[in-house]
Amino acid sequence: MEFDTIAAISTPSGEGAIAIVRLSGPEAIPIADKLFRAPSGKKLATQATHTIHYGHLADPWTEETVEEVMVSFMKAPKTFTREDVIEINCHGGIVSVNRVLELVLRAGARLAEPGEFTKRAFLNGRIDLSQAEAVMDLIRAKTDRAMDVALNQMEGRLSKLIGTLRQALLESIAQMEVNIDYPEYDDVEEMTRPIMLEKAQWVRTEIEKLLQTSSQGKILREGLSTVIVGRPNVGKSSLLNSLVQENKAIVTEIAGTTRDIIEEYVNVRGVPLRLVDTAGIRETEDIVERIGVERSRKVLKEADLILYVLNYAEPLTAEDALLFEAVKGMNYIVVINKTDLPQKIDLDEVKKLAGGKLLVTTSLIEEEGIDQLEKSIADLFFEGEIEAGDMTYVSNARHIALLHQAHQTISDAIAAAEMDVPVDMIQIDVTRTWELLGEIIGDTADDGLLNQLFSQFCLGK
Ligand SMILES: Nc1nc2c(c(=O)[nH]1)N(C=O)[C@@H](CNc1ccc(C(=O)N[C@@H](CCC(=O)O)C(=O)O)cc1)CN2
Ligand SMILES: Nc1nc2c(ncn2[C@@H]2O[C@H](COP(=O)(O)OP(=O)(O)OP(=O)(O)O)[C@@H](O)[C@H]2O)c(=O)[nH]1
Ligand SMILES: [Mg+2]
Repeated sequence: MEFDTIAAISTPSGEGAIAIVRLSGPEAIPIADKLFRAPSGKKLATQATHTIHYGHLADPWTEETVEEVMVSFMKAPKTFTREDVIEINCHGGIVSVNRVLELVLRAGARLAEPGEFTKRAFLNGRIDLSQAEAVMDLIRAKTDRAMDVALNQMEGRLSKLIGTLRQALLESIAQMEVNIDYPEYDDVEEMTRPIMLEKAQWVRTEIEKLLQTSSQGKILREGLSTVIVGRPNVGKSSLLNSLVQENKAIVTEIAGTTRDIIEEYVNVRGVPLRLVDTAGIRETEDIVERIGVERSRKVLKEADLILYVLNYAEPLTAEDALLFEAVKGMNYIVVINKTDLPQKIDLDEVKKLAGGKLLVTTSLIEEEGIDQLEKSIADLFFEGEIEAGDMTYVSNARHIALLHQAHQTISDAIAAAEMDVPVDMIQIDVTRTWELLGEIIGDTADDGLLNQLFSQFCLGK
């Protein structure tokens, strides 16, 4: 496929040591040669591929020097996009990098759309769609584990597995094809069903195995959304600070200190948490605090896990009972804090209200009980140790939805095969399964989907 030549700034905006303007496409090298002046006078086009060259950029219309640069020169097809690629490394100032971009656009390049370089890598067949999606996950990864999952997917582990499943489906479609073409041979008919059934059942089992990794995969990718709630002054912000091991949230002895949502990413024994501290929930006349309390109630509903903090040194209140109602049916751990102070709370009452949920006692001031809490969180979601890094997880909501659909269609095919339904009817379901799995790797994806996916990328990626 032949495209036009695109350009974009590929480094973050702001001041930095070096910034990169990247070009890709058939005109990348001629455009660079229009602007680039090497001390030797040599043109880039005459250089060996995958080399980097020192020189200056000049405005070709005035011959005025614009920047001092290093230019990487990479000829197709061994490049990120499989097209000719030029990377101009300039000084990392906002003005300098924008001048360089402006110059290459005036010399004939088009400003790239978000994700367009990666899209070309996909359209030119270097990577498939799930690998391209992993590139974005990698950039967005906030924890080591999320990055491992993305890297694994970027290297094509999921793609390979999907490819194997589709191959098995193709073989079974071919077998049915023979059957449809030669209906007069009864022995073919006899062979087809068992062979087809065996392959379809294997595919279904593999899809099930993948789906079993999806809840963990999603957590690893996005972080477990963990919301700390409780009455004012019980120690919610202190708990966030202990878990992230930094004083991120303001802690004072004044009830109603936290007014807004505070979010931090933290790794708890391999479980990535998106930890959210909230305003203490109570009825209040203070307008700002009231908005905070409303926000607390809202994020509470979207949590994967709730850390419900109680004060060991105060009796339970009506507000506590209301909160127990609010978290009913959700995943929560009760944290009873301030055990260094004399007990006023009725622990039996708490146990009754918590109905079998985990109870952990802490004294955040004395740094006690945090280990136990971390262990409880890890146990709750990963039953102890989290799997080794080389496991294939499905973590992307789009992939998970497609796998669910594929599971349905392959189950339909199996049920039909077991019920003596004509072979060409079964074939429809098997073919549909093959298509659905193909959408994961972008083999059967339409333009609308591609545009939507790549537009979520960063500019210059
Ligand atoms: N300067 C720079 N750094 C970068 C990138 C880049 O585009 N430019 N990358 C951008 O994300 C990442 C590196 N990813 C890359 C992935 C594939 C190829 C590539 O050329 N692949 C070819 C040839 C491989 C080979 O030489 O064997 C291929 O797979 O065909 C290049 C970069 C991170 N660092
Ligand atoms: N004695 C004792 N005091 C604690 C403990 N944990 C927190 N505190 C104190 O309790 C007070 C309130 O702590 P915060 O973490 O601000 O409480 P909060 O729940 O975030 O309060 P709001 O933001 O107002 O809802 C502070 O003075 C903390 O130092 C503890 O384990 N023992
Ligand atoms: Mg607070």
